[in-house]
Amino acid sequence: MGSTFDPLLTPADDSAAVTLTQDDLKRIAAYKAVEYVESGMVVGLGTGSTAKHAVSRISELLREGKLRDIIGIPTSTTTHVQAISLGIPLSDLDSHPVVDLSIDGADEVDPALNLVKGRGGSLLREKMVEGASKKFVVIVDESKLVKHIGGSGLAVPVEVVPFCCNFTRGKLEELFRGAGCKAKLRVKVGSGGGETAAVTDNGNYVVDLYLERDIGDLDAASEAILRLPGVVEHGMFLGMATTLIVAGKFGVTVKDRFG
Ligand SMILES: O=C[C@H](O)[C@H](O)[C@H](O)COP(=O)(O)O
Repeated sequence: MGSTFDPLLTPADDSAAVTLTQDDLKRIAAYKAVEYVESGMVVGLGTGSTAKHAVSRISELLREGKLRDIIGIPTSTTTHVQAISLGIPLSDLDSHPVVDLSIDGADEVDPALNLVKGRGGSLLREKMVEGASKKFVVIVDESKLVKHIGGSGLAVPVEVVPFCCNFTRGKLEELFRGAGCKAKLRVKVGSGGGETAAVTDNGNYVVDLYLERDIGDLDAASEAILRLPGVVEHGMFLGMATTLIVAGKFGVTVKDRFG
């Protein structure tokens, strides 16, 4: 693991170094990740407040002529809209089934580079695009590092079909009863204050698993979730990340899974 601050990536005013915001850290990690992008690559474009900095940076380098012939594969409609507005040429997995490199944020990262993703509801498309990638660079600020999955008090999201979603929610809660699981259907609050189920880009719902204790064997947990009829995908990204870039108050750390 190396740890450095790149002066090009930090705010112009040096005195601001001690007052970096969380968004500054996200941007620093994202810019570092874009250094891995080369002209001619098919690039998976992640979703969220960290990944959006990477998308902006790629468009900046394209405009400046420092990158050429990039094809972006967006992982959500939000990222699709951002990339289109910035003029990044886009395609999809049907036309480009092999992605050279994907860059995306995460909600949690454990020491083995296993991730939780999907707090923004984009887990399914992200898993498809990042699973098709030769390299998957994860970018986070240091607040995302956890000792074990579920360890930050945030949920592990599961995308489910709307049909009898409460039945599926109950089955998921039962599955992890030993870990003190509470499974909740994700809702959004409308302008009038009423709650409706949050709908993903794929027309599905999300059940969030709040865990009191470690769920143990992650591969076994993954298989058990995916065996439940009604489940589409879950937000544990196990063994997928090839590189982790963490920006913190004391610098940028790069960790390669195989390095
Ligand atoms: O569904 C959302 C995605 O998995 C995001 O990549 C993840 O939630 C991290 O988002 P952020 O960078 O905004 O914390």
